[in-house]
Amino acid sequence: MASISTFTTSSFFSLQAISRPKTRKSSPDPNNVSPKNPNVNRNRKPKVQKAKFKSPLQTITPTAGEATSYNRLPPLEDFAVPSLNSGSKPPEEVKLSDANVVKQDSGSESQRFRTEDVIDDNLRVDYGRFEVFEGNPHFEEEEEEEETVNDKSVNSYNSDGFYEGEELEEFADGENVNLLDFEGEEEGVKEKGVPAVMRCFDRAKIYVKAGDGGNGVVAFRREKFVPLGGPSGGDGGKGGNVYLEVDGSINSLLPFRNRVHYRAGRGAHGQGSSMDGSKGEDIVVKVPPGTVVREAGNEEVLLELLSPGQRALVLPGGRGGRGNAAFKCGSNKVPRIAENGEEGLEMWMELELKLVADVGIVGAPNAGKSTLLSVISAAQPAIANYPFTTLLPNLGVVSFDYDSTMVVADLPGLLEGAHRGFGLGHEFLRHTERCSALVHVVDGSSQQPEFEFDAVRLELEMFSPELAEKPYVVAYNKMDLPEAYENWQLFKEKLEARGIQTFCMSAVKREGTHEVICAAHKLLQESKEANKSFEGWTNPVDLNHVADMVQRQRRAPINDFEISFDNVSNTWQVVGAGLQRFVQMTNWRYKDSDTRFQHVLDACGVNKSLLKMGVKEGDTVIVGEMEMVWHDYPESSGLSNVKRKSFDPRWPVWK
Ligand SMILES: Nc1nc2c(ncn2[C@@H]2O[C@H](COP(=O)(O)OP(=O)(O)OP(=O)(O)O)[C@@H](O)[C@H]2O)c(=O)[nH]1
Ligand SMILES: [Mg+2]
Repeated sequence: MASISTFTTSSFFSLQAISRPKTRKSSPDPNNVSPKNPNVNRNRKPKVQKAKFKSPLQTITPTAGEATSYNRLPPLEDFAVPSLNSGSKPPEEVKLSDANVVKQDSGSESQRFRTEDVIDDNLRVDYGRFEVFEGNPHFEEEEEEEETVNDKSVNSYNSDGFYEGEELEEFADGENVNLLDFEGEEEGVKEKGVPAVMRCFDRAKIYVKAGDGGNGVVAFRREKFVPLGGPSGGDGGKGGNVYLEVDGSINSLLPFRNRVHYRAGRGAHGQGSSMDGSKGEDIVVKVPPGTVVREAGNEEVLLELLSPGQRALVLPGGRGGRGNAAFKCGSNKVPRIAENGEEGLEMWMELELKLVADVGIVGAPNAGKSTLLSVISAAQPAIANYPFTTLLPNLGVVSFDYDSTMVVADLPGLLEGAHRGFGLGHEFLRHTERCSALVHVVDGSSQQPEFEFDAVRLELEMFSPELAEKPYVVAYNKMDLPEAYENWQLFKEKLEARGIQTFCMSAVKREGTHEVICAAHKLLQESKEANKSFEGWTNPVDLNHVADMVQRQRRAPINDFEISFDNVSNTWQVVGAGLQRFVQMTNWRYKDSDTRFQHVLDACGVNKSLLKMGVKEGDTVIVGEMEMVWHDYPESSGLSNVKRKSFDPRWPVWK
């Protein structure tokens, strides 16, 4: 076997990248001025975190959208009108202008959307246009635009503990709005989108990153009358955690349109005099109740956050690196070694909001769904005589005898093809998945009410068979109009022949609505009774299981690795989560780090395995992100077989 030599060709990985491989990219502009905002100097000196004196929790409270409305209880006398279902008196025709329906709230979200509708007059008259509009079907993965910063600068939080406006500057222009486009189910069917103004902000993609651990430090105690004071380098602080918390005052994912990146603070570095760094600031991302969380590109659901106050630890912060005081031992009383802090994990997450309503009102556009909601609850949804008045789901609370309530959701109208993305329905059908019962509102004055009902049923079945299995009642609406009144008997007979419970009503005159809603309430009670037996068996949900899983992966044993060989470039690749973490935490500034690294490679069996597989003098060995050269030495020489490559004066190869 031969002797050590230092490899002097260019390496694949620069050592800077090795020590912090995910540092921010520098702008191509020499002055590093942001192209979006010329006043923003991308190389500005970052602020040093003052985490020591701040609360450990950094709370983000995004401004809530107004997509849905929660309301007071309606007066009981609303239901005191004589029932249409019991009486047989033919109704008088009413003018729509006389109708006592709730006008839309001028300041509501719906109103704002309507105002924007008016700009495009065609939308109002021809809803077929929705099918023509084509959204960008491919979600453009945002390349994270990052700036070159040094280790300390990862924290960009101001003294109040809030993140400074960098992200907002980048995303406020709306170009990077991170809403997901839905996918067509069948091959060959083009994915359809709806104009951005009409989208319900019930899907978002966010980036979260736990804080990096602070670095440990090498220091020695120097004090008068204390000769040989010994090592006194403190450990780095732990990085901040990332939490998701349910906030009952938020009702949409709209806030994530303005801010996409959420980073916890990094731990402070250790200092001399055995002073450990402080912990990085945690970050709490607030989400509305009913949020489902997935890892981007993965169908598996990580979390379901349902009730206000629930908090889930998603990414734990990185461990702080140890200072040299921690390495003191009998054989080495003057250790010149300290670790880098462990990098905080990062993740792109997909958030999806599913309303938590008991009953969902579904039906074709313009059937009178919103009118029904406005009558049975104190909700004030937009109502107008054209399709797609409702662009976002509305919630209302219906009270029964002041001791039992149920939440009812009015959803945008469903068109034929909604399950493939036509119209607006597909965007919202998922909201009905959590409902226990459905109310189908059918426009009795339409030409073929039965076909209209069948078309909506078909859409539900195509979207999800489970949805179609939910119990439902049919509410035949607009009985005050003569054409609806005439068709009612026929419609009723046909549906009852199919075993479907059918009611008639005039939502605008508030007649028959009480019966409909009582029937829906009965279905809800029955479904609750049926589910009661299962509830007892469900274990309390562990909301920290994502963090536990992440920690388990991270704490993989160091001797758990795989070796592969590329015979074109004579390169051996040693891959293992434990080894990778070890390489990342090794601080190559210190000579003892090199020795320890070589020792660990020996101890965990990497060298032995390489020899067994036939490694030869001069072969390249890549461990984690570190590139080295193999040298043959006799085992008795005490010399290490692998030598690091380095061309960076800050990270010398120790001889
Ligand atoms: N005559 C009559 N008109 C009604 C009745 N119910 C609703 N309407 C009218 O039908 C039109 C549509 O009502 P909406 O409640 O907005 O219908 P929708 O199903 O919510 O419609 P989208 O939100 O567009 O899907 C409005 O002009 C209502 O005044 C009714 O019982 N009788
Ligand atoms: Mg509506």
